[in-house]
Amino acid sequence: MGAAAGQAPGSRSRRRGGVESASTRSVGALTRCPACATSMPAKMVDDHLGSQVCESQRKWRAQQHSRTQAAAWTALCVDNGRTLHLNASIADQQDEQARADAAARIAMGAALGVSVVDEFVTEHEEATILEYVRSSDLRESSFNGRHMGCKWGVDCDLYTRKTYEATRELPEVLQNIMARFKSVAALATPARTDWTPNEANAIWYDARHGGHFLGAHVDDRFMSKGPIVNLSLGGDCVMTYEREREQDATTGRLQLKSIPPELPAALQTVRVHLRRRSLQVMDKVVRYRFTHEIRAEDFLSDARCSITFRHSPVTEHGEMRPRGPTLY
Ligand SMILES: O=C(O)CCC(=O)C(=O)O
Ligand SMILES: [Fe+2]
Repeated sequence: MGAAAGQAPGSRSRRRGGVESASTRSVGALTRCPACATSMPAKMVDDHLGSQVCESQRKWRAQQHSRTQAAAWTALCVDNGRTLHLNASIADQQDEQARADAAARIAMGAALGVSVVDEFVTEHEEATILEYVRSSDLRESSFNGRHMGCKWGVDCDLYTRKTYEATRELPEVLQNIMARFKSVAALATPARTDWTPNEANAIWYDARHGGHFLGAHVDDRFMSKGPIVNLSLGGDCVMTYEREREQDATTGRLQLKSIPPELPAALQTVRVHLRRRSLQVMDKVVRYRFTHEIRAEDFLSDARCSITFRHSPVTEHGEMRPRGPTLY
């Protein structure tokens, strides 16, 4: 017979008619296994740790946790769990319920790898960077959409798959901002200690009159390591993430790329409001399983400028970065 609903496999009820049995009372102090959290007499823990029972209990609890989390996060989405809107900052919310909702969205964003820090730069810094970009050699670009652009730092050649030392150093005005990145929680995790941005590109969108936009794309998974960081200046917009599809190895059918089990399985679209002066970190699931784009109708002002920071290790002599998708 299987375990009762909500009861871990292999666990037996220790209660008979609501009264603790004599055998339970005599086994000594109970403790929780540090690996699987099952309650047991302290003297049994050493034998139990690492056993198959411990392993299956741990898996079972992780599965239960993922299911509960996915259900809670599905409730935050619209369109039957397919679309998530991320834009709420906790401080803006009027009541307790709205604050709890905003906190849950931020937690879901973090699990997806999206986090946004509003007012990351001051109005004065925004004006200084905009002035610097305006006076730089902005050129028309049709790479990933239609807009104007320029770049600094190491030189990634996406065609030869090589990254060369910088010929045009990152300007001081951007280095001052980069010095503050370690204050951002998503960039200060142990997994990110070796993330050191050495490349930045500016994109200038003349959205209303120039018909500019950012086409759906994924930043190269081999040329740049770890997160992609975007600073928004001069105007607000909404960025759209769309889950990528891949061919199933056996059926040949196109299916949604896998995402961790605690995220809603149906999730396809994530829309993120990027306010001017905010800093967005794009990492983990959205970085490797979703494309990102800014549709022409999603610019909320005439113009917007973004600065995107990446860490792109310089390739050794003769080395080439591979092409194609990779796992994270
Ligand atoms: O404009 C933005 O915020 C994003 C730019 C971007 O995705 C890129 O440069 O790869
Ligand atoms: Fe990008």
